[in-house]
Amino acid sequence: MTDAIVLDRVSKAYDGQAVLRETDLRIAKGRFVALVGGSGAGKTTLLKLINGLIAPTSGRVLIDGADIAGRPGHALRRGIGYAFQETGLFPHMSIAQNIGITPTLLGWPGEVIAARTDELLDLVALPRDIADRAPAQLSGGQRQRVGVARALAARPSILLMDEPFGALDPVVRVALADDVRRLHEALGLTTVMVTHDVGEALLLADEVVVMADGKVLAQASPRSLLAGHPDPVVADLIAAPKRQAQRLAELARG
Ligand SMILES: Nc1ncnc2c1ncn2[C@@H]1O[C@H](COP(=O)(O)OP(=O)(O)OP(=O)(O)O)[C@@H](O)[C@H]1O
Repeated sequence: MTDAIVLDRVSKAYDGQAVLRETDLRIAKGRFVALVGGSGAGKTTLLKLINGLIAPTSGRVLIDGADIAGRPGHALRRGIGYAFQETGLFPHMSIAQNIGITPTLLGWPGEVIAARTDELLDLVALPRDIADRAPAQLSGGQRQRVGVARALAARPSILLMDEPFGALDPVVRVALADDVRRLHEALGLTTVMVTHDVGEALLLADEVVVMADGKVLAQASPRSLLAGHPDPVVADLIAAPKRQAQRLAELARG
């Protein structure tokens, strides 16, 4: 089967400064992939290369087997939803307008957009009556749900999420993470999620991609990463949540 996303020796430099170095990555259709790594590792850059917001300095990005170079950005992004860090909701637009922004740009009729907005609010477990509110009138967790609804509005097959649960309290965070995983299954998505929380990545994803200094150091299942990894940076990253899980298990046993 064709991979949903392929990076073929992709490099990216800003002003001659390398941010991604000859990166290879393959993500199979239907996978839920978590992307982890320290600050500045190149995670957000990698997401933006996948949906064509930025172009590689060298190398190729393939979506469903086709090189995206030269493809119009808006056509590409129709099939790739993107939920931003800090949600990126427009503060002066209502929740409904925020969710309907891509369908509006695509020229969908008003009544179709309204029906889709209701459907999306149901999907992300938000009450329909918040549609007329402004983003500032919602809680942080609700705003993140709106960000996910907006990313899914035009029925993409790929969902990219950049720290979608950042700055949320742990209870809200776990509930939202579970809902996103459920949506991933129900909609048959290929999902790539950037997170700083390695424990969350291990619990949620089918595969974890570990990045450092513009390189992919590891791409493996949570189980195999927990069993150990030869790269010391990867092993260190996994060690902390693993130790915490062991302590919690000991505590629970009493
Ligand atoms: N538009 C830009 N111009 C110049 N440098 C940039 C630009 N965007 C990103 N960078 C640099 O590229 C490097 C990687 O940034 P990127 O945002 O991809 O990292 P990240 O892994 O997502 O980090 P974080 O976890 O802090 O969000 C950083 O050193 C950053 O300063």
